[in-house]
Amino acid sequence: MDPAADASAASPAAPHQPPYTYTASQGYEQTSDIPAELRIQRGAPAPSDQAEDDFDDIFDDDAAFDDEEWAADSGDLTKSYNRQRQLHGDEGGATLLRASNQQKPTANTFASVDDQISALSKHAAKIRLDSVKQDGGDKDKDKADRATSDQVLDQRTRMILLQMINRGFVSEVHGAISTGKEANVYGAVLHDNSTGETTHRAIKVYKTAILSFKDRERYITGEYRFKSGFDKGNNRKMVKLWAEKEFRNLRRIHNAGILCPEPISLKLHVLVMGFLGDRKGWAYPRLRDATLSGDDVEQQWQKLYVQLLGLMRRIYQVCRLVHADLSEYNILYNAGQLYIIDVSQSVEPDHPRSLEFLRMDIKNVGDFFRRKGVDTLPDRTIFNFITAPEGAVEEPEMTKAVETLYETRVVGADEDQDQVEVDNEVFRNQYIPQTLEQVYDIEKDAQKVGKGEGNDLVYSNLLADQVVKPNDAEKKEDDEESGSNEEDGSGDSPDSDDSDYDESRFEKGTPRGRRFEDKDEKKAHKEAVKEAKREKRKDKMPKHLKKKIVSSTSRKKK
Ligand SMILES: Nc1ncnc2c1ncn2[C@@H]1O[C@H](COP(=O)(O)OP(=O)(O)OP(=O)(O)O)[C@@H](O)[C@H]1O
Ligand SMILES: [Mg+2]
Repeated sequence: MDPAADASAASPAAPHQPPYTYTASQGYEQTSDIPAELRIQRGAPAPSDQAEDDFDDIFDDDAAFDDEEWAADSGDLTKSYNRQRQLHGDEGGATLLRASNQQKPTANTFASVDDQISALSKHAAKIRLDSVKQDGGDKDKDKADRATSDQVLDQRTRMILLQMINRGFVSEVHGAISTGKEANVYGAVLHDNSTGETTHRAIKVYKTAILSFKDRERYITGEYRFKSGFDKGNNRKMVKLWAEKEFRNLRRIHNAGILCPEPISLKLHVLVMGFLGDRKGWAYPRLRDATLSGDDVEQQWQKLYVQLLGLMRRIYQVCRLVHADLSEYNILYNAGQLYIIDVSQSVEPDHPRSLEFLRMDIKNVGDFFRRKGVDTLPDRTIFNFITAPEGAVEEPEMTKAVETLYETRVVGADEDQDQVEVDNEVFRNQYIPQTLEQVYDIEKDAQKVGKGEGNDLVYSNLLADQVVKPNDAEKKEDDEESGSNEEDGSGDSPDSDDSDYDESRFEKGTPRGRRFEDKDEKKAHKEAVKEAKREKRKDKMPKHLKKKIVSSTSRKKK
């Protein structure tokens, strides 16, 4: 017998003997005391979906996030989501596990779960939440205290963590990096015994007992990836949905080569991901807390701003996502690079409120960088830069495109600055139709576009975008996690022209930029370019309209 057997009674972290003995055709007999934290009431009524000690779905592989099924959001999501629903059963009170476990004899089900729990208990000592990184002087002591007291794990979460250890995604789980309203993020390490190497990982644990997820309904309502709906009354399911959403969004963003945590594994409300931090396990600071040093701090902030605009464009164009909670709190910073995190609420462009969320992201980003003294571009200009289907989606071309926006923009005197503010305000309050159905007077708008006034429409890019891009995106996703998106996007339309969407927007004021010292000459040049484009658009429009109609009908059929 294990000499530590005595200790096991005192500490759940000590190794346990399996508490059951298996007897043929009778199932398992309890042979010793089950540690309290592992106890399941045997013979009790089938556990309710919200019960704390209901572990079955944890061990039910069908209920696990099926990696292949959801891989890179490839193929037909609706089909795969429906398949998941069939697997899980989708009526309100029914539990996932009961739907998928129906043929299994009850005794065996319990026995097997008990058995697995016992097997996992050998890892219990590897969850060491007390090993929270204590402050090295500059960290907030109060925060560390709070982290420790806030990070008590419920039994289900503990069980999932043990399973993550058992499956080799992590070797040890450490203290909280962050404790929040909706989720805690824990540090973890993976030891590679063969190489002796240690890799840091992060585990985000969504809180299942919170109500705030219900407020987040607006992010899923209307998203076609979740069009089968969700059960608001069931916190556990809701939270699982959020974790899945974050996992899939992370995968898209990671596959697009954007710096973000690598999604590694997901089980119910627990997500294992790559760690963004140094080799000692210190997480990178949030952009909000980043301290830049050197003589050119201002320039560095400016560069970060431009970098972020490019990221937003790439996320929109390549990942087909709007972050929807982008701010200095959800971006980490290290060595001149920005890392995008916290993407559970990100939505696809065809979400009914995606452009509203994008506008909010643009405002938050602008507000932050203005506070850092950055000379920001008007919200509307950024919105168009992000949503314009033509133009590069790679660096360094995107940075060049932003530089062009600076060169050709209209600023100068202080009153113009006020004008920018007014325009920002107008833009922020402007109605943005999200679907063609919402464009109630499409004929009038089409005439406008035909007359070359298309850029007056806030959604001008959206229209072109919905016409051209969705097919593109689908193609890419069909190509499967290739991990790269080499197309630079400029090949999309035969007559694409990087400056197509920036020039004609700068009607007022004096352009800055060395290239255009002579104002009159510049003005004449712009007029000529505009005129030429107007002509071009006259021919282009009917084709666009045709495509629009075709694409809107094909989308409806889906
Ligand atoms: N992969 C990671 N590597 C390092 N640190 C991370 C990682 N993911 C998250 N963090 C840290 O945890 C914090 C919270 O993460 P995140 O923003 O994803 O959670 P959240 O949804 O905002 O949680 P809440 O809203 O409850 O605060 C981040 O600000 C960051 O400091
Ligand atoms: Mg966050």
